[in-house]
Amino acid sequence: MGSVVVKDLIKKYDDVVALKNVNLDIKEGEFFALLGPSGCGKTTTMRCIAGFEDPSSGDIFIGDQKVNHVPPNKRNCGMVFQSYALFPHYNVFENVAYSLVVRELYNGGLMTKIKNFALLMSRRLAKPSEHIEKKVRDALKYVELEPYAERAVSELSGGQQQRVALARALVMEPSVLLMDEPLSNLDKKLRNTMRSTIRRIQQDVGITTIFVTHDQEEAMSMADRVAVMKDGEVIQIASPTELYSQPKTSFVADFVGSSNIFQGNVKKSEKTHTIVKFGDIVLKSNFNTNKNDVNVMIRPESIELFANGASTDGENVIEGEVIISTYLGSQIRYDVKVGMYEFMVDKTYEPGVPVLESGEKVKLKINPERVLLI
Ligand SMILES: Nc1ncnc2c1ncn2[C@@H]1O[C@H](COP(=O)(O)OP(=O)(O)OP(=O)(O)O)[C@@H](O)[C@H]1O
Repeated sequence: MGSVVVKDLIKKYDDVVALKNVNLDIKEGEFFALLGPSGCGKTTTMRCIAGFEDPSSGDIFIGDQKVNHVPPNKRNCGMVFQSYALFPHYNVFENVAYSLVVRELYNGGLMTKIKNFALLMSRRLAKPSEHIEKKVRDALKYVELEPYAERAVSELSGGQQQRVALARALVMEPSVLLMDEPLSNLDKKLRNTMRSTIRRIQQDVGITTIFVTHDQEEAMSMADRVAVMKDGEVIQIASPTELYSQPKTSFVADFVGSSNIFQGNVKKSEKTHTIVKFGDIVLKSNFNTNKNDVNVMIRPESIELFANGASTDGENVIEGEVIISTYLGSQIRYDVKVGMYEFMVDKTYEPGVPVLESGEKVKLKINPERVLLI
């Protein structure tokens, strides 16, 4: 059983409260991301689950077992770190086989002969049992490194080294895989490839995976569910789509994708809609609220943009002026000034359609469905 439950977890380091009251309920087979800015407590949460840190209070369950007092090597967690932590003097096969050989020696009662450990290890690694040989070859096949089995790890690229680290964790058949910023040492292109590799392997193996990252794109593209953390607390747990479309706080809205967020006042509140005002701008939202002061959130791609002169009917049409346009490949980001406010607006780039220039007058139209109140 590979479910993980974290209950009322508090972790203090003297005066520093790293985790205030973290609760997680991670299902078996789920790919779960811990996302948040530097220092929010992601690694501490992970280290408590792995058993490298003792909680100040609270409980941790892996499967049905409460593991608070279970040592790390008995928790059946595989770990992959940002630094690959491979053995430089062993080749790819030997790195992946290492822990299996240690376990075999330990179970055979041979680990007591510590004096001969290095010799024993190198012999067993050079001529592993059939059972270990098969497991390692299978793990290398998973990460598509079978042809590299005999290669020195120093002769591998960063992405390949990270795949060795992944194979080394998987070969032990852990019930939970813990990954702490595993892709942050890789360049952007390789990171994207590795994201799909990890996701594919995770789905094939069906292993419960907890993935720590500060990169929202990474979390959103890989995880089934994401916990957004801030200052030692979990702010929201949701699927990537829910997190994006229904952020609970402006922190989440801002951290997960870009958003226009304005402090507004509620002018009228009905069951079906709300009228909000900020500065001279009045907008209709199809959400209701019982508050007087709200944060009005609108995603840049939810705003339609029309050149001045275009006829635009309907609700929520406001006039502004382009401050700057930025070409982003498939999209153009327009910063548009409306009174004292600036709106970010994303428009799909269409070849042949001229990009609007700074100073051009435009109209913005915002569907009330897309005006969130948080
Ligand atoms: N051993 C320690 N002693 C004292 N404070 C610590 C220790 N480990 C972590 N902290 C503090 O706990 C808080 C959470 O740290 P943690 O490493 O979990 O954050 P993080 O979200 O993983 O950050 P990053 O993305 O930078 O790795 C931080 O304020 C950090 O300074």
